[in-house]
Amino acid sequence: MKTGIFISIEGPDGAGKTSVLQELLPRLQAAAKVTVMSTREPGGIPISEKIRQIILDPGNSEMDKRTEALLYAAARRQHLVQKILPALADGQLVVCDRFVDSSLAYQGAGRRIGIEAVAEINAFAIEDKYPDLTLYLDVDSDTGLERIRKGRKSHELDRLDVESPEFHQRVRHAYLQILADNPDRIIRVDARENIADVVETCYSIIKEKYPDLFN
Ligand SMILES: Nc1ncnc2c1ncn2[C@@H]1O[C@H](COP(=O)(O)OP(=O)(O)OP(=O)(O)O)[C@@H](O)[C@H]1O
Ligand SMILES: Cc1cn([C@H]2C[C@H](O)[C@@H](COP(=O)(O)O)O2)c(=O)[nH]c1=O
Repeated sequence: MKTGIFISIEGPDGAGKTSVLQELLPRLQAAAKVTVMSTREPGGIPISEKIRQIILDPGNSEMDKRTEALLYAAARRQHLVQKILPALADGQLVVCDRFVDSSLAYQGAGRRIGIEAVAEINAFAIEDKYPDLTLYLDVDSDTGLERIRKGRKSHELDRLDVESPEFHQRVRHAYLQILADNPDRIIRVDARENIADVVETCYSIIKEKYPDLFN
């Protein structure tokens, strides 16, 4: 059976994950010998996109934090079995905007459920299918939130964007802890650089780690 490569892109809100992926994807598609596809969490497939709408709706202010954690894990489970695993079985390179580390950082630390407890419910969802490589776009939460506020109109802010600065600081610190705990899987990229440089760095890391993928 073919085995593809699974890469996740992580980081606090406003780190630039979506912008970077938009430029990185065509470069990877042009240079790689295999099919390259991108997807995102929460979402990526219709069922999980519906769950995304429920989670991020600013009107759902009464949502319990454990309900939130379970909904992210449920969306992830369906996305994994319906889209990511079949693509990997087909030998593709899958690049995912956020995956399980987001739950560890946001629900584990941001919501203060605890990283271990959130890892446990996600173990049920992902059955140990961690990414092969995670690019962690690191930016301090003030810079990230400032970018979000400049780039989006207030009615476009979701339920997580409008959390307190302290919530976003806990998220960033948790990411740094997860990075320190997983040095073989996660690589830090300085996301304060301009977008073109961040894209270049991400591209070089992937090329260096998987030279056989490229022509
Ligand atoms: N390196 C950068 N320098 C300056 N501005 C940036 C950079 N990267 C992204 N931006 C801007 O910051 C805003 C948020 O970017 P983007 O949506 O890509 O971040 P994100 O990490 O995907 O955020 P979120 O997780 O909240 O969706 C956009 O307006 C984008 O143009
Ligand atoms: C996967 C995942 C995401 N989140 C948060 C992080 C963001 O604030 C939103 C997703 O929006 P984006 O535009 O795709 O960045 O959801 C989370 O809290 N837990 C998760 O597992």
